[in-house]
Amino acid sequence: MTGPDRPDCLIVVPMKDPSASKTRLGPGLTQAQRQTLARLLFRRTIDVLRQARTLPDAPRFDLAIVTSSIEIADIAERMGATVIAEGARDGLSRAVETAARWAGNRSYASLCVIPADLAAPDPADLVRLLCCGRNRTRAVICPATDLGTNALLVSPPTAIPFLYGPNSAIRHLRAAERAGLNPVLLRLDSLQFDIDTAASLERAMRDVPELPRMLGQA
Ligand SMILES: Nc1nc2c(ncn2[C@@H]2O[C@H](COP(=O)(O)OP(=O)(O)OP(=O)(O)O)[C@@H](O)[C@H]2O)c(=O)[nH]1
Ligand SMILES: O=C(O)[C@H](O)COP(=O)(O)O
Repeated sequence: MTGPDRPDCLIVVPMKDPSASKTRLGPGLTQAQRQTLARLLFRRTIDVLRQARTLPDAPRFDLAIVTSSIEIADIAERMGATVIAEGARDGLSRAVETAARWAGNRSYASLCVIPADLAAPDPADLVRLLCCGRNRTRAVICPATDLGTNALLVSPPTAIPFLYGPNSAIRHLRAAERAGLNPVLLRLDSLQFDIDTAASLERAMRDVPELPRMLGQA
């Protein structure tokens, strides 16, 4: 993680404790199923990021998880990711700010934030995102279908405030424009769909074969 040959980019995955995750999926899933889903999506996100590392043209990157969860920290370390301890549990934007400061203090040139609830992220799309950040822009925002922010690449890591919430893709775009980063809004198919509502879960259950099986609903 340190030294002259260290990668320029840090990819960070923010992750809550499974017991507090996917609360909007309430009625459709039991608490146990919500926790299983959160763990499954988290583990698969790390797997897909590790697969992305092996693709031709993939820029080198380090991988970290920002969390306050002991369980998630343990899983992350077992899967070879660095853990960034989140401060108080005061939301996604504050957690990503903690990760951005951590990256800036270690002289990473860029930070790429990937949420742990994408339905079926494609490693090739992640490489497309990282390569897009090599061009003339210093901020790339991948919007969700509901205009949330499903991936965000920014250089330097602390160049903008993090403004997660409704329509956050537009808010991040405006913040990057104000910071003079020449931002790009990049729609990538596999980064458009996160699982946050019952409707998105229903779509994912149709489109992602292993989900029903893993949730014991096959
Ligand atoms: N470290 C950290 N990660 C967070 C926090 N809030 C959300 N996340 C993560 O950010 C990603 C997207 O968040 P959400 O879409 O709100 O996911 P969620 O919080 O599980 O879903 P809800 O409980 O329905 O809001 C997921 O990987 C979450 O685990 C937080 O306060 N701290
Ligand atoms: O995209 C965002 O700003 C955060 O992920 C919250 O949005 P979501 O709950 O729609 O994922």
